[in-house]
Amino acid sequence: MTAKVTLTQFIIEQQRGMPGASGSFTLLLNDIVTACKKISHLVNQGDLVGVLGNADSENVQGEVQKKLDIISNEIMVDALSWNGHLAGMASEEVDDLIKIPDQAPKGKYLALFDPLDGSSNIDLNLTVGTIFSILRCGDGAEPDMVDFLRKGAEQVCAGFVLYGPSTIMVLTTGQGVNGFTLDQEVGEFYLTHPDMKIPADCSEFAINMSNQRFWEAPVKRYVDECVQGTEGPRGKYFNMRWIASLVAEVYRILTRGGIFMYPYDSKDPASAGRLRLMYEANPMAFIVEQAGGACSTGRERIMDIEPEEIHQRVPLVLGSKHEVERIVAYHREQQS
Ligand SMILES: O=P(O)(O)OC[C@H]1O[C@](O)(COP(=O)(O)O)[C@@H](O)[C@@H]1O
Ligand SMILES: [Mg+2]
Ligand SMILES: [Mg+2]
Repeated sequence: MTAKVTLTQFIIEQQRGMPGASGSFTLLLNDIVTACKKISHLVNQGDLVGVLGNADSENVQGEVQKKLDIISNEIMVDALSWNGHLAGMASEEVDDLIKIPDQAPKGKYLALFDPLDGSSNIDLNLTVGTIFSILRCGDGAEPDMVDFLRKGAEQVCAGFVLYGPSTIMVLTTGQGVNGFTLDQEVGEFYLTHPDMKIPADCSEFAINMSNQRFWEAPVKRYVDECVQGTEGPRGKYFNMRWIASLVAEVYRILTRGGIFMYPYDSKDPASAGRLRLMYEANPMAFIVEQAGGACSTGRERIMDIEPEEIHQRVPLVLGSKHEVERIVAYHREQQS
């Protein structure tokens, strides 16, 4: 029987020998873990503590906020503001950059997060999650927007926590992807999914089919071919899934492969897509690529995008490498 490895032990081991490692990153991650344990408990308590349902407010994305969108955001901000590891934060639920209180010590990292992902599922008792991305920032200086608007390739860490039947954290610091399950009894995350890998090929796609009439031709072609199955040009059966929680879709793909698409569609021509580059696409791209998968807009690698706005949206195609490459090829063919 091998000893169970805790998340903290795992990170300390990974950081050992890292040049310039001061322990600040490990402690920052610990603060994120503490916040997610609190959110996990509240999600689990649900109606018992009155946290379900809509809040009567809208976020900068123009979406009606759920009570738990706001509460999760407050828990993250509170857990990350005082311990001196951050220089600043940005959240999907907050219009402007979030400053570290003047009286709090400042650190050398920036945290960007989607405090509650899959919000439309929260009242349905379906899996939701928290997504986070960590960037490095000059020591102690008050960061401004340019410090946050950095390519996904500059992330030093990305992760998400699933609040489902189990609470699971999936994490990368650029040395592969590992999954940890929360033992609710002792309140500790243990390594349960070491070195997660996405198979290059798959036969399962995920897309919101109700948007089909608004899709561009390359996406229509790809999905049509999957749906035609063994009778079509792909010559094999494809299954379909749509959970409406990005965290759950990515976890499924990390577990058994697959392709997830929230492509550009003309439903709202002014919007480049549904999902947010800084809080959703970039952290998921880092994780998926570290697990051997690929992540694109259909035309461009997500992690190469130069961000222009902190809340910008992008088309998102991620998962099994060969399927993402096929969709990118269909977009290229359409342009030629
Ligand atoms: O409502 P749709 O079109 O099915 O979209 C579902 C997508 O929207 C999201 O819920 C957006 O995230 P938020 O819940 O954080 O706003 C994703 O998790 C999910 O993939
Ligand atoms: Mg989200
Ligand atoms: Mg959200």
